[in-house]
Amino acid sequence: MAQLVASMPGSSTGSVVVTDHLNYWGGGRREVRSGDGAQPSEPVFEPATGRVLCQMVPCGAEEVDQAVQSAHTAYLKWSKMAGMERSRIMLEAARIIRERRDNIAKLEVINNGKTITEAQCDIDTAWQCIEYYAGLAPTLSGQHIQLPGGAFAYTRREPLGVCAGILAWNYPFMIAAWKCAPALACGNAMVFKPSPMTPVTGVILAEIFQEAGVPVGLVNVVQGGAETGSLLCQHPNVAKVSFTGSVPTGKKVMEMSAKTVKHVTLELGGKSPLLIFKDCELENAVRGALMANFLTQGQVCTNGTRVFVQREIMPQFLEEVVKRTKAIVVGDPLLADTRMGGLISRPQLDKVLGFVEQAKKEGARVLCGGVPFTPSDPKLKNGFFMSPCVLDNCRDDMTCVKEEIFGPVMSVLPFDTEEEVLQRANNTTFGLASGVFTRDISRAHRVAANLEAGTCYINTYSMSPVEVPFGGYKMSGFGRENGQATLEYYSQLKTVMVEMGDVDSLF
Ligand SMILES: NC(=O)c1ccc[n+]([C@@H]2O[C@H](COP(=O)([O-])OP(=O)(O)OC[C@H]3O[C@@H](n4cnc5c(N)ncnc54)[C@H](O)[C@@H]3O)[C@@H](O)[C@H]2O)c1
Ligand SMILES: C[N+](C)(C)CCCC=O
Repeated sequence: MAQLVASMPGSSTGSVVVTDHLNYWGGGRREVRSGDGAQPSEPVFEPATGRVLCQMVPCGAEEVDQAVQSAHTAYLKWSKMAGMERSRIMLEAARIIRERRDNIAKLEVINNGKTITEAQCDIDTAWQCIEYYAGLAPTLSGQHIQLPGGAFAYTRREPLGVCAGILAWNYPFMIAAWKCAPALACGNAMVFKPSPMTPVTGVILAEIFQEAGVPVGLVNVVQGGAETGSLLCQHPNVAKVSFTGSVPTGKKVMEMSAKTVKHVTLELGGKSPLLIFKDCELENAVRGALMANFLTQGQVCTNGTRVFVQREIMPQFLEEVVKRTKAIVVGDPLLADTRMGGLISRPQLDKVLGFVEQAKKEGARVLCGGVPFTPSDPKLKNGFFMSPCVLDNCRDDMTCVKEEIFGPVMSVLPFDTEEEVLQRANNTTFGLASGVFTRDISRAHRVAANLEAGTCYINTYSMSPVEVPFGGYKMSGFGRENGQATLEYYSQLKTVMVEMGDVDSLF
């Protein structure tokens, strides 16, 4: 894989084949046994061309166990190191990622379908996250509590042990870094499982940590789908599962993890509201709405796909948003000018197009897009492309407004008053993100306080700096990624009680 990353510069869409093993534990890539009783390998597609990029070979119980054992052995060394020592190694990992950023980004594009511009931002976010937690590693500390008679107690912030990460396919490298960085900073080891659709770049992260100097086997990658994920959730030596994915799978992860009382973080789906008031700066609101809907082909958990627009400005808003949506360049994601690549898979594309059809049946009007798109370049003719879609005439009870579509489909809804729109915006079981555009500073903060979501964007949308906690309310999950808050989710407090005098015994 290191060789593949090094040989990336000249590669173009349709030209890369990945033949390296993608499972990784004990400090090296591993060949997974196939045949009797083993799960079959699965083809992995390049979304821009629809061709097979590689085979994903899933891990079974034996391999998951080896990865967990490897992580545990390394954990015994890593957890004893001083925060400063861990920090130094993590900073080196961040440096290596920065150095190889463009080639890792290219591989991400080829496997995921997002544009190179976005993938480069993702890889930057990954090294920034590792750098940020490297900075926090030496700051982990406890408390000293004075007690009567000279007795005292102190607390130690200790790691959990082996943590498992189960990942979605929309930000493969970045989300792996979001889980590894705080876990490692706190002294834990990691075994993570990428999505079976995006197995390619996660292993590079594990290799880089190894190269940077972590104890052999500290970061491990097991490939696979539901079965491999279940094995991680049920493994007795896994202390925590950090899961990113859909609500239904998140519930299963929580249930399985409960059997051995594991710590759980759930980063789940959303159907986030974006509230655009008539006193907004319209140009920025339109930009915000586009950012809230069309990054990564609309396959973003935080997307503000319910766009509530105050009735008085609806005509101007729609005119501008449709004009700009039509201008989005869909095509070869490795080209710098492309702004939208292919969706992750043919079934995902069909599902998203199905949502558009359903919306039409329920009375929505398609203002633009919502149909399969074939770029002029012949090598892209089998890619999973569609034109970005804006739906008007939407009502709160429509499927497109209630369900997470996870594709480039914006539903626009009119509203009249602040009170009304807040009630409608909160009328969902999700609570991942939200946004408000207004020039009224009091309204902005009042609305932010009243929206039931883990994040509220004021006069912006979509960015997620690593210093800032990220996570959901309601059925969008619990626990946090990024920010100082996440240290709490990858560590536990030990209380040490010290008596300086005689033991006061009742017996
Ligand atoms: N909140 C966030 O940070 C965030 C980020 C990205 C994506 N998401 C959400 O993820 C979803 C899209 O991703 P997806 O399609 O990969 O989700 P998914 O739930 O289908 O799969 C997520 C991961 O879980 C694994 N998995 C599936 N069944 C499992 C089981 N029974 N036990 C253990 N693991 C299992 C999958 O192999 C994959 O690695 C969307 O709902 C999106 O909103 C959330
Ligand atoms: C960086 N974003 C755009 C907030 C995406 C976070 C990961 C969710 O899918």
